[in-house]
Amino acid sequence: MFVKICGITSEDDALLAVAMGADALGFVFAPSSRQVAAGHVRDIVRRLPPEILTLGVFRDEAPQRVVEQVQTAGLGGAQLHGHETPEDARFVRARVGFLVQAFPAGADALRRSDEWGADVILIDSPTPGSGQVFDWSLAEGAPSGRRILLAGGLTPDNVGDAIARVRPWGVDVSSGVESSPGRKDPRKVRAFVAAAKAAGEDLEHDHAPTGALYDWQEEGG
Ligand SMILES: O=C(O)c1ccccc1N[C@@H]1O[C@H](COP(=O)(O)O)[C@@H](O)[C@H]1O
Repeated sequence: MFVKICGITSEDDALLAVAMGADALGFVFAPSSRQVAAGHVRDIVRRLPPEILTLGVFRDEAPQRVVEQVQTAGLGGAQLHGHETPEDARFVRARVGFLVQAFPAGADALRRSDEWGADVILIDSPTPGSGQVFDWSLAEGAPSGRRILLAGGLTPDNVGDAIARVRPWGVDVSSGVESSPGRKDPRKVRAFVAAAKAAGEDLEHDHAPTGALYDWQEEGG
């Protein structure tokens, strides 16, 4: 189970999340209480192991500006979290090398998400970064055979149920592992990563493969 910890604002929190087993870190460039500047992110990213995927999170930003910010910060890719068109997404993907495209759960566009050409499809609540949980049955609209990242109000207490229900490729969290906006709580980060990884192992031992995770694995992902 791939685990992304989002809304990182400090080197301490970045290193903490990595030490706890996170696979990816997100840095929010969109207006937010967690917003960070490219220069600050660059200083953090330099200290991280190269295998950690680092993503800049944007919302309705001009595609060329997304590319500039990702490159300035030395990030591994972009996460687009607004109303980007497939053309915007493909422009960014071609220039930054890795793209996560977010869709609100239940949105019609989710069924057409292949058009955005993203490496990973993120399913989130309609208000990103709010800690709001959505009805997980709405995630069923996602295309099969794709890497699905699930977000939206996940916490150490509910991430296991969410994984069992949605069967995603990975999970993404911000609010649910914070002590205050923009500050991570070490105990929550540890508990979240452990619960997500344990639930992922349970999925692997489950002999009734039906979800997107299994579709992707069967295709050799
Ligand atoms: O975290 C933010 O402030 C944010 C702002 C704008 C776009 C996306 C943002 N975060 C993304 O929201 C989800 C998780 O939210 P939460 O766990 O419910 O707080 C995740 O995809 C973040 O990358």
